[in-house]
Amino acid sequence: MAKIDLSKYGITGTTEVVYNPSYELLFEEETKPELEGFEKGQESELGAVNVMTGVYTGRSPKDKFIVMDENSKDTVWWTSDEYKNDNHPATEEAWAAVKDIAIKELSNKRLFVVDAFCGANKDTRMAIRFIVEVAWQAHFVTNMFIQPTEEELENFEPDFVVYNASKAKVENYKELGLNSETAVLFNITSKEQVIVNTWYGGEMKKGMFSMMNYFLPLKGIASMHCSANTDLNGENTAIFFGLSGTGKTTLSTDPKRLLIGDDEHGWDDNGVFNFEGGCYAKVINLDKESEPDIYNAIVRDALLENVTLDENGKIDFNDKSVTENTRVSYPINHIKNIVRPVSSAPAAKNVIFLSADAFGVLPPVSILTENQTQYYFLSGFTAKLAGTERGITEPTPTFSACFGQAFLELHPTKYAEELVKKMEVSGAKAYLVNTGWNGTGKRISIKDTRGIIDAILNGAINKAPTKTIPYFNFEVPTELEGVDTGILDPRDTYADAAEWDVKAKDLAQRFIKNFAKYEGNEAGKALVAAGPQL
Ligand SMILES: Nc1ncnc2c1ncn2[C@@H]1O[C@H](COP(=O)(O)OP(=O)(O)O)[C@@H](O)[C@H]1O
Ligand SMILES: C=C(OP(=O)(O)O)C(=O)O
Ligand SMILES: [Mn+2]
Repeated sequence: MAKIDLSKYGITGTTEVVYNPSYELLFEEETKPELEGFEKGQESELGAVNVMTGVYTGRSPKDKFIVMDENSKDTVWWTSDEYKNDNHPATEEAWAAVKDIAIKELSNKRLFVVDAFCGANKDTRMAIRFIVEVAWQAHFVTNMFIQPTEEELENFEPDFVVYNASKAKVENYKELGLNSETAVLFNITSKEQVIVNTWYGGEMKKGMFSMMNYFLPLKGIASMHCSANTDLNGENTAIFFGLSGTGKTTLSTDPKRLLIGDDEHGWDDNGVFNFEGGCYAKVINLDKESEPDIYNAIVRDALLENVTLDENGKIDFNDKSVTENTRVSYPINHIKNIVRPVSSAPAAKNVIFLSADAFGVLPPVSILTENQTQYYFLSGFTAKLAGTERGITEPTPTFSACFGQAFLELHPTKYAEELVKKMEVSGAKAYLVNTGWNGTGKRISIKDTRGIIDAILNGAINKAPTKTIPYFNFEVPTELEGVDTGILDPRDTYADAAEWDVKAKDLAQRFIKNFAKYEGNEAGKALVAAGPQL
């Protein structure tokens, strides 16, 4: 096992480095009786340990900063008044100060160091070193990232280092130009991330996704906030884009197909590949009958977050008292049907945009033209669901470019360009699937959505009779096997179709207004006709 010298990172006085701990050791460490507060894990009836992540139970995009320096200033897609996003610039002074806080926090301690990969493709993966002081944080990254073999560990040279100082605070954040005592800070030049004052594991997971989103498109590889699966022969690949809570994890976990990954993928000339080694599923209201594969993945080595357990470890998945964003992370091999040994498959034939429409306007499925594909990808309309981001407590309509704006480090059109290039080569078709609400006031059922996905993947949708939905000019099927015919035209789900009309016009207007930011060039202007028309 490699000997880890942390003094080169400025971390001194380390009493012990627990290096790439085994699952047995992680279990022992995170359930030690002397642990207190949010460090303490509790074994649940299903064998998985549950932890509480403290004040932060979701990501904190307002605290995300990137160091603006010579190297990053002209490449990163910075937030601006014209187009606000989550790439807030930090000075090199702020970086030095926050890194110093992290280094002090991590010095003179017994630490966990986890070396792992992000990216299943050996040519483009990032070797990442996570330095943490909390055992379950080491467990989280062990679950979520790709675990190196013994041999790979021998010669492991990190490309990127993550310092997690969740117990520290940035007291002088105002003078450093930061947002709060919490900081999630990236330095693209030195290839480091520092996390201060949030315990939420998603910052490490989505943090490294953001970095892949920076480096890969610059190499001509599509980098995508999507889940992916393929058929049992590993041939008919599908990708499912969607913002948090729209169904990427739920719908890609399909017993009839092989899972590639549930959240972050690249698409290069060889096909689609996972960035991660595990899945991070929402478990609020998790039901064994409707989502058996996710339920069955919750065994020893899986890690539950913010779930309510009684003193005997009995789980109440319906309890939202801590957060709606209750989660479980598990290594991908907890799902039976996965692509092995490497999470990759040939180029996608079907591209599905998942949008959870809280207005009840979008049809449950629309067949998109090529220009509609680009228009709706850049628009990224959906609702943010409660819990994944701080401050979001109810479904909130949003336009999140490329269905993952919070993680884009380059301009959205770069991701659209790379996706379109790959889709053209493979002849892929795109569909917009509403996993949100309709005129009944209820969310479209998982059963109906699964029926729709089946019809897309087996090609039945292309043989179905269709009609066109006004304002949006969406082509929608009028009947599909396994799907309630009464929901396919959203107007039929309203007691009075005129109600849909009012809402549809309002939503169309929002699309038009949002898209104005892309109309500064010819390519953007050319897409306007593919968007809603009033
Ligand atoms: N029609 C539907 N399609 C997909 N998910 C649905 C649907 N209706 C309700 N849900 C719920 O929405 C949530 C989707 O979450 P998840 O699959 O984890 O999304 P993501 O991976 O995109 O963040 C799950 O809790 C699921 O049970
Ligand atoms: C973990 C997250 O993503 P998702 O809900 O897409 O799995 C997140 O956004 O913090
Ligand atoms: Mn997910």
